[in-house]
Amino acid sequence: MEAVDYLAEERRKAEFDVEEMKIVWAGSRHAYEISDRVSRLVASDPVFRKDNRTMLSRKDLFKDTLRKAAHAWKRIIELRLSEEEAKTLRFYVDQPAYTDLHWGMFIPAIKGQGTEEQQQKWLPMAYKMQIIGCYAQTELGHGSNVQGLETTAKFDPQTDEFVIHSPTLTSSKWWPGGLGKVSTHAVVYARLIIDGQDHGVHGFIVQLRSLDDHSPLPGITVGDVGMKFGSGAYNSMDNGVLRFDHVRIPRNQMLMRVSQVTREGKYMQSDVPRQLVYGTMVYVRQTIVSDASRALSRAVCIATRYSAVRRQFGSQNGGPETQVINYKTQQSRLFPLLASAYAFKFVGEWLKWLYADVTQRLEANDFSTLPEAHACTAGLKSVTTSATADAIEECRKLCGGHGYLSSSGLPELFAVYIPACTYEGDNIVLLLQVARFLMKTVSQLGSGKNPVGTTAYMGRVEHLTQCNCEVQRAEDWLKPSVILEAFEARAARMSVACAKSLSKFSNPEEGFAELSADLVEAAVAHCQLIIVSKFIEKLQQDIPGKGVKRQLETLCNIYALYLLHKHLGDFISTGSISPKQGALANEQLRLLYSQVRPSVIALVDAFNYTDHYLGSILGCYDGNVYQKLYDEAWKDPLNETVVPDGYHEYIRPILKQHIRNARL
Ligand SMILES: CCCCCCCCCCCCCCCCC/C=C/C(=O)SCCNC(=O)CCNC(=O)[C@H](O)C(C)(C)COP(=O)(O)OP(=O)(O)OC[C@H]1O[C@@H](n2cnc3c(N)ncnc32)[C@H](O)[C@@H]1OP(=O)(O)O
Ligand SMILES: Cc1cc2nc3c(=O)[nH]c(=O)nc-3n(C[C@H](O)[C@H](O)[C@H](O)COP(=O)(O)OP(=O)(O)OC[C@H]3O[C@@H](n4cnc5c(N)ncnc54)[C@H](O)[C@@H]3O)c2cc1C
Repeated sequence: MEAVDYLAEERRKAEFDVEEMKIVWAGSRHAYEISDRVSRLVASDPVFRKDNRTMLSRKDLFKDTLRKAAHAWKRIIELRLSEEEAKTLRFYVDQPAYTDLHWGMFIPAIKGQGTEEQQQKWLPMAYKMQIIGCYAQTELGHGSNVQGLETTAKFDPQTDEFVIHSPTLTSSKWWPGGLGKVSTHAVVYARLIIDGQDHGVHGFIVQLRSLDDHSPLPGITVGDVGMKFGSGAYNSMDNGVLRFDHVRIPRNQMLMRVSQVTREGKYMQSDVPRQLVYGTMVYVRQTIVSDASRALSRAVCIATRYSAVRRQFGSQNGGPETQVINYKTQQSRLFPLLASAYAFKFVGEWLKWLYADVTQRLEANDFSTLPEAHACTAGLKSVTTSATADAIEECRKLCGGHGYLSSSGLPELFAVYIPACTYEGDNIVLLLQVARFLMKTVSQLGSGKNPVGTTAYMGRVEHLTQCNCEVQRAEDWLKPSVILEAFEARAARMSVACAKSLSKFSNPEEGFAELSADLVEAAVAHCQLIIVSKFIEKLQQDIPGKGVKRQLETLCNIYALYLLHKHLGDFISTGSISPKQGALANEQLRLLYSQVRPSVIALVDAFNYTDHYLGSILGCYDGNVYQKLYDEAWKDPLNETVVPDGYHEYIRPILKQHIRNARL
């Protein structure tokens, strides 16, 4: 059999309706149709070509990005694309650009923190891209600690203006995407100072560059922070540095939904909580969870297809060797990642719902669910991005030597993805926020205030800290109620143990710092419980299509039992399960790998990714890996000449010297 036939053969083995699974993956038939149409549109447009991206110099890459962003905008207008279609187009163009920050942070910041009047003034210009904005919060000296930002905004009552200033080197804005070379405006986070009194960090709309010739306005020093990790990758983005030298802006450019400064210089706070100043980050963290499932599914699609094509060892009587996907070690590394991609997809959908719900409530001045929305977005952003970054690297290793080639698509995917563990909040810092939320929840148990939402299980803490797992045989681990209880018991016991340890400290903040490593683990356990429970909830829905629900049940079980196996120490040390039950879970996991094996190629086909989007020879749909790798090698600039440039200067003299020495 030729390499090109391997995947066709695999596709014949699928035990479910792939077309129906594509709809489940996309979220709805409508979303599927948009995704399918827009992905083809992008793939067939030569401007969106990206196969040469890692070879471009920084300047050429940046210009290519500007060209793509301008072309994308032109197509959005020409084709009158809806917001959903435009976002899908951005996703398939697959090149980070200043537009991400304009649409993804600048506009949401004005929508979330601006008054009606401010929104009416700024949003129409921003929607038409007559101005381009970024989100300038982080500074050279402070990122995680937002309250530690140093940029100042002093109110000048004489002129009714704020004076924006960078008082120190460390107060230079540093990192904002789109700032370096493109943005005309920014939402700048600065300390509000009125009459010498510091009112903390607030957002201000500041114009940075002239709308006529793009030069920086007086008092503004702005540029790019320089090359980042990897070739291609996030270097398409102009992450910037910015300093202010007493730049004046009108008073009405402070975002005033949360608090206001009057003409007389009086500081006033609305009823809305001050944490709404952080609202844009909550919004973006939510989108990052869905992005994790995209990046992960892309890496998994590449590694799965290649693992079915690649053969090593095991030839019998001159027959074909074994497909590496049939090695149990390959399966135990790869199939949990496939299951995780589906798990992150569904928890991302749920988080989108949660975010829409909290937004609606906020509009009606109901702030009750904000702490949970913050904890869920922070925690799930952290857990899904960390897992995805690790998984992309694992997929590279699953592809052996060829995974290290740029043409596998995996090195660039890794390089572009890993900052997600840092931006929008360092993952550990965010897990500590979840831990604070959990400790607060535990401390309120018994006060008559029942925990709700994702912490509702804490309401059964007495049962969960005492219950015994009922598993006696491996197949008992297939019961959703058994899985859920084990995850709830682990999470509840870890949180309660932390709370008990914390209570021994006279100074709670000192205790929190001392126990922070344990607290992070408790937060991870809580977030993993959310992901598992949302997968189980998804399966309670009516899911049409032959065999579709069954495959998803298998994936859900794989995801849960893989986590259980990986964190066996937590489950056993908390007494949530016994060592014997842990061994039975592993036995069941092995059976599940065999069960899903015939369908794995179809399960990655269900992502419906074009070869253009995958950007990987190893992951191409037809599986013609070897011919394509061979052809691609010859396209490398090094192969433009047979004898390399530099031969006469640097190789020949060494060879000659060798010959001379040999003669001596
Ligand atoms: C061509 C067309 C294209 C069209 C389409 C294009 C679409 C594109 C979409 C793309 C999407 C975007 C791409 C994303 C690219 C990424 C770019 C990256 C951007 C950034 O990184 S921006 C900077 C992010 N920075 C951070 O995340 C900083 C992290 N730090 C913090 O968040 C906080 O400082 C903190 C939470 C760690 C601590 O804050 P603080 O000290 O003030 O808080 P306390 O610990 O004291 O807590 C006080 C109470 O406040 C609560 N809290 C904290 N944060 C929040 C929050 N966000 N919401 C609600 N509540 C919050 C705490 O829980 C405390 O509560 P308590 O009850 O008092 O305990
Ligand atoms: C590619 C990229 C794009 C970005 N885009 C933007 C943007 O558009 N706009 C913007 O404003 N910012 C942006 N940022 C900045 C980003 O949000 C910050 O880098 C991020 O929030 C982390 O903050 P930091 O760099 O200060 O890390 P630090 O907080 O300095 O982290 C360093 C280490 O200290 C640890 N640490 C810090 N605090 C604690 C603590 N309390 N307890 C325990 N450990 C701790 C962290 O876990 C980490 O290991 C971007 C960053 C990157 C990499």
